[in-house]
Order: sequence, then structure tokens, then C-alpha cells
Amino acid sequence: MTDQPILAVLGAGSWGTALATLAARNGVPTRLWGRDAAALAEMAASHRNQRYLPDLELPAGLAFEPDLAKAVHGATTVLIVVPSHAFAQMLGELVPLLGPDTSISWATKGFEPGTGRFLHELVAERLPGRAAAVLTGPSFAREVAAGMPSAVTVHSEHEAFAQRLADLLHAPNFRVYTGNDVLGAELGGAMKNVLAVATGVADGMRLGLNARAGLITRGMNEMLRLGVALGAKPETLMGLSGLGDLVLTCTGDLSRNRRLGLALGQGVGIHEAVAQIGQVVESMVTANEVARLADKHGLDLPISKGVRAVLRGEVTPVEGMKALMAREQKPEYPQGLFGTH
Ligand SMILES: NC(=O)C1=CN([C@@H]2O[C@H](COP(=O)(O)OP(=O)(O)OC[C@H]3O[C@@H](n4cnc5c(N)ncnc54)[C@H](OP(=O)(O)O)[C@@H]3O)[C@@H](O)[C@H]2O)C=CC1
Ligand SMILES: O=C(CO)COP(=O)(O)O
Repeated sequence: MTDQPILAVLGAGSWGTALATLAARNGVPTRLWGRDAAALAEMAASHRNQRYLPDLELPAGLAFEPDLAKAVHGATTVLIVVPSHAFAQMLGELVPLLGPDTSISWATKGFEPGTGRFLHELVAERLPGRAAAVLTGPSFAREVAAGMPSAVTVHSEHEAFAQRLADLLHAPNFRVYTGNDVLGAELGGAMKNVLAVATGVADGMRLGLNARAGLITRGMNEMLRLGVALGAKPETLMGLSGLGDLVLTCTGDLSRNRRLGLALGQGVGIHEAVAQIGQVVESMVTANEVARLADKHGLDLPISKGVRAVLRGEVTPVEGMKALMAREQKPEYPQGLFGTH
């Protein structure tokens, strides 16, 4: 294995392009792979990702590689940044091409559609024993690309790999923390997408700032209860990957999940709203998987389940909000936050 790190970023949308740019700016030999060879050729020629991040000038040191085998050949680290619905297929194509010493990481936020399995579970199944890490936290690609200050976190059971990945990306305006709670970090990043729809709906309906704060706080409570039931560390959920990303996505209009909620709250139909956004809206699949996990663990998560009902067209946004407010009066923490008193 060479001492020189080589990074292969798989997925040339907004976030993959921003992360590849960060690494290349750090002097890391970086290859960006995408499924659209023509789009990659255009990026190589113009040094712009016109469709996903048009304002960003792509660095000269960034290579564009449409052949997946060539993109990952000799790479010390692979970073997957495709949407969650494409993650399992991407992994399946990648596994036979990976050298034995290549570490694997992902910045995708979500679960396997239809099963609720975490992405780290898919990775462990296909690549047992391999150094693996998730990169997550509050980070709009547009702001990162513009060099605005951001803080994210890398979680891995392999401490040395978390540190190596952090080192590839850490930069003066991009702080990368590390941790070892992969499940907690993944849960926060996935669940905030669902909760962002709820605050978006409330804001779209002009229900006010009290409603927004109430939804964020009770949404955080849902994240903590599901996370603790699944074995996440509460501090992970209270950190960048949970609370941090929840606040960002529930309040920042750059969030596509919040924008979906805003549109629904203003009476736009779901298909039209998703089409207008024109990029991945992870809550569309994640809402089902959060509800699936909640059911499996016997948890009542009214906001998350309300979002699922709205996204499925089972209730209108107005009915969903009314149902939340009509719930029985009860203590804020019936059994303590973690069921301990
Ligand atoms: N954007 C952001 O600010 C952040 C995003 N994330 C997460 O990163 C992940 C990717 O999101 P983002 O980059 O924003 O999404 P975008 O919608 O910007 O881009 C999606 C990219 O994935 C590609 N893609 C879609 N399906 C497949 C597939 N089956 N195989 C290969 N590539 C595919 C698309 O290719 P094509 O153009 O050909 O359709 C496109 O390049 C999501 O899980 C998101 O939650 C995390 C943090 C920040
Ligand atoms: O995950 C993100 C920021 O941390 C991006 O959020 P959206 O996918 O809602 O745009």
C-alpha cells in the first residue's frame, strides 16, 4: 500500500462535487466518478458542475473518471456520495473492484429503502472487517463550495481511519470532528431529513415561530428516543450529526427537504414540489424507513409518522398538523428521556 492517499469520490451531484473539491484543494489526488460520462467530460472541460453547483470553480487537481474500475483502482479511500436509494447498487458494483487495502466511507444520508437497514450494515455485510466510516453533519453543499465555515463529523469503529478521512478533508473553513458512533451519526443525518419536512410544512402554512421551535424540539425528542432504542449514544444525537443537522435543515431554505415541506404547506402537490426541487429529496424514502424502525421498536413518533402520512398522500398537511395538536395532554418526559425515571 502506498503512503500517498488517493481519494475516489463516487457520485457527482452537489455533495460529491463539493467534497471532492475540498480534498483536491487540500492537495489530495482526487478522482470524481459519476454515472453520466458526458456530464463529467463537460466538468473536465469547463471546470464547472453546471447542473449541481454552477457557482463553484472546480480545482485543476481534480480528475474526472467515468470508468468506475479506473476511478477506484489504487485508491486508498473511496467516498460514496450517491442518494440512499442508489447506495446498495453502488456498493454491489464497487465491491468486486476494490483492492484489499482500500477503506470505504460514505456521506449519503438515509437507509436501504424497503428494509430500514442502515448503510453501515450494508457495508459490513458486503465488506466484513473493512475500515469503514460515515461523514455527516450540518453542511449545505452550496455553502461548503463557497468556502463558508462549516463543521462536520466522521464516525468509524476504526479510529485511525476516522482520523485519516478527517485529515483528507479538514481545512481552514471546514472543521472535521471524529467519533466512533456510526449508528448514531447515521440515524441523526437520516432522521433530520424527515423532521425538516414537518417544520417546512408548518412554515409553509405560516403557523409561526412557536410552531417551528416546538416541532424542532419534539422532533429532537423523537430522534433521541429512536436513537437510544437502537443503541446510539445520546451525545452523538446532541452533536453535529443530530441536533446540528436538524437545526440547519429545519431552518435553512437551502434544504431540499425543508423546501418540500414549504411547498406542501403552501398547497403545491407532492410530485410538482419534488420536480421543482430537481435534486434528491431523501425524506421521500427515509420517512417510510423511520416509521418502520419505530414500529419495530414499539415507539410512537407522531411527527415522523405524520410526515410519512403527508408524503404518502394519506392526510393533507392541514390534517397532519391538526392531528399533532389534537394529541392528548401529557408530561413532557413521561419516563425520563431515556426511560430511566
Ligand atoms: N447537497 C448537500 O448539501 C448534502 C447532501 N448530502 C447527502 O448526499 C447524498 C447525495 O446528495 P446530493 O449530492 O446532494 O444529491 P444531488 O441530487 O445533488 O445529486 C445526486 C447525484 O447522484 C447521482 N445518482 C443518482 N442515482 C444514481 C445511481 N443509481 N448511481 C450513481 N449515481 C446516481 C446523480 O446522477 P445524475 O445527475 O446522473 O442523476 C447525481 O450526480 C444524499 O444522501 C444527501 O442527503 C449530505 C450532506 C449535504
Ligand atoms: O444534509 C444536508 C445538509 O446537512 C442537506 O439537506 P437537504 O438534503 O435537505 O438539502
